[in-house]
This record gives sequence, C-alpha cells and structure tokens, in this order.
Amino acid sequence: MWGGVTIPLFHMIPKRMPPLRADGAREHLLSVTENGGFNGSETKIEVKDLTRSLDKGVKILQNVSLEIPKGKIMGIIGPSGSGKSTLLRALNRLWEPPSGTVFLDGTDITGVDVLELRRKVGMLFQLPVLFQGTVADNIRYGPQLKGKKLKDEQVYKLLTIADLDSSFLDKQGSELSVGQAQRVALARTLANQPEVLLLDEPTSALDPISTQNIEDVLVKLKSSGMTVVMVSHSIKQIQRIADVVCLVVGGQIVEVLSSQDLSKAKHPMAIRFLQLSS
Ligand SMILES: Nc1ncnc2c1ncn2[C@@H]1O[C@H](COP(=O)(O)OP(=O)(O)OP(=O)(O)O)[C@@H](O)[C@H]1O
Repeated sequence: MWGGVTIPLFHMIPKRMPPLRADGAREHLLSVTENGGFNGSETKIEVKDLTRSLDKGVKILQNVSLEIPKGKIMGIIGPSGSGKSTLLRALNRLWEPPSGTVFLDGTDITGVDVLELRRKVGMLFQLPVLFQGTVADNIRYGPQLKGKKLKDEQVYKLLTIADLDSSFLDKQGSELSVGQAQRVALARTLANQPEVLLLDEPTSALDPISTQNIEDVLVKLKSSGMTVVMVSHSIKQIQRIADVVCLVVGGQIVEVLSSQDLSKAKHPMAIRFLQLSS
C-alpha cells in the first residue's frame, strides 16, 4: 500500500513461487481432482449450475459448474461459439444468469454492488477501448469515480507494471498501437486494485512481442496473488502461462486439466480439439 493505493509490486513478491525441483524446474503444485477441484490452491470463484438460454430455448451454456483457483491462471479454451466468452462474462455480471450462481470468495455475486464487483473482477477485451483523454487520464479514471485522485507517481507505477514507460503518460489513446493501448487498458484496470482479472482473447490482435509483454505481465500479476482467467484460442499460449485449463465444447465444460496434463484429456471432443489445435 502506498499513497492510499495498493497495487501488486513485483519486486516484493512472489509469495506463491513453487519450490524448485532437483532438476531446477519449478514444481507444478496445482493438480486437478476427479471432481474438478484443486489440490494446491483455494477456490477464488465457484460457478454452480450456470445455464444461459436464448429466446428460442437454445442453450449456449448448459449446467456449467467450475472452480477457479485463487492466485493462478486459468485458461478457457474451446471451439468458436462454444460459450467461452459467455462463461467469462458471467463472472463479473456482464449478464445475469437466470439460473445458476457465481460465488466470489464464497459470496453470491448477485448480492454485490455491480460496480464494486467489477472493480474486484476487472476485465480486458480483445480490442482495447481507451476513453478520450491522455493515457494518464485513462489510468486515473476508475479511482476518480470513487473520489480518489491518484498521484503522478502512482499513475507512473501502474504504467510501468503494464510495461510502458513514462513517455506514454501524456499521449492520447489515438496515438497508440493496439498492443500499447492494450497495456494502457491493463494499467487502467489495475488502478482499481482488482483481485481477479478476466481476459477475453487479450492478445489475439497483437504481434508476438506485444503478446509476450502481456503474458509476462500476467505471470507477474499471478505471482502477486492475483487470480487470472483468460479465454484464448492459442493452446501454446495456454501452455506457456496457464496453470489450469478449462475446455468448453457446445456450452458445456468437458474437461478441467492442469496445463501440463493436456495430453491426459479423456473426453473425445476435447481430445479432437486439442489434436487439431496443436
Ligand atoms: N447475446 C447473445 N444473443 C444471441 N446469441 C448469443 C449471444 N451471446 C452469445 N451468443 C451465441 O452463443 C454462442 C456462444 O457465444 P460465445 O461468444 O460465448 O462463444 P465463444 O466460445 O467465446 O466464441 P469465439 O471463440 O468465437 O469468441 C454463439 O453461438 C453465439 O452466437
């Protein structure tokens, strides 16, 4: 905590760094239990029996239940149109489930003020949309809504966490590349001190270097204790940064696996999807 704002400070952490194995690699502590829970982490978000139907009765999510581990990165993968974004958007009430419940730290999120919830559960989309004004204005926006004025050094710190330097502070959003704008959007989200970060294909419009920058930031945020849930079409990306993978097919979760265990998928649709994707 500094100057009234708590943000992850990378050099102070990582609290949760797993121990080194004899061969020097980091031990992967998280393992998925038979019923989709986890050994090695508490549950941050629990989704219970979530269904979303369209007007004509078509179900785009069907009785979905999922545990999302605290302080880890969960990747959500699956074919196009399978319901990944719909699932992600339920987690900060971008839609309200007519049936089913989402719990954040054990609390039903329908009972939480929606703006407060979206501070706790921040979100980045495929294409960043910056507000009119400078990069610094964008970063200041969230706290300002709550009557907090970030100090210059706080704004700068957030920018550096998102891996941009101070030369960006006075630039307008329109002067930035998509990759730079995505990192400003990330800094703006972090200004709200979220506990959970939802990302819907955040790097699909980015080049490999910008992608790596974002991935590096996400891994550091995880090391600071943040819970990250990311929809991605890139299996390689998921294998690079996710601890655990949730595979959605046809509006249902067909597998939840440790990212190191993708080859152990059992569901025929999951096996086929993973084969075609790798
Ligand atoms: N508000 C809506 N009204 C009607 N149909 C919707 C709505 N939202 C989603 N759908 C449909 O629900 C299905 C799941 O959509 P969703 O965006 O969750 O899939 P996805 O797995 O994220 O897809 P993609 O990988 O292509 O982004 C799709 O068939 C989509 O057309």
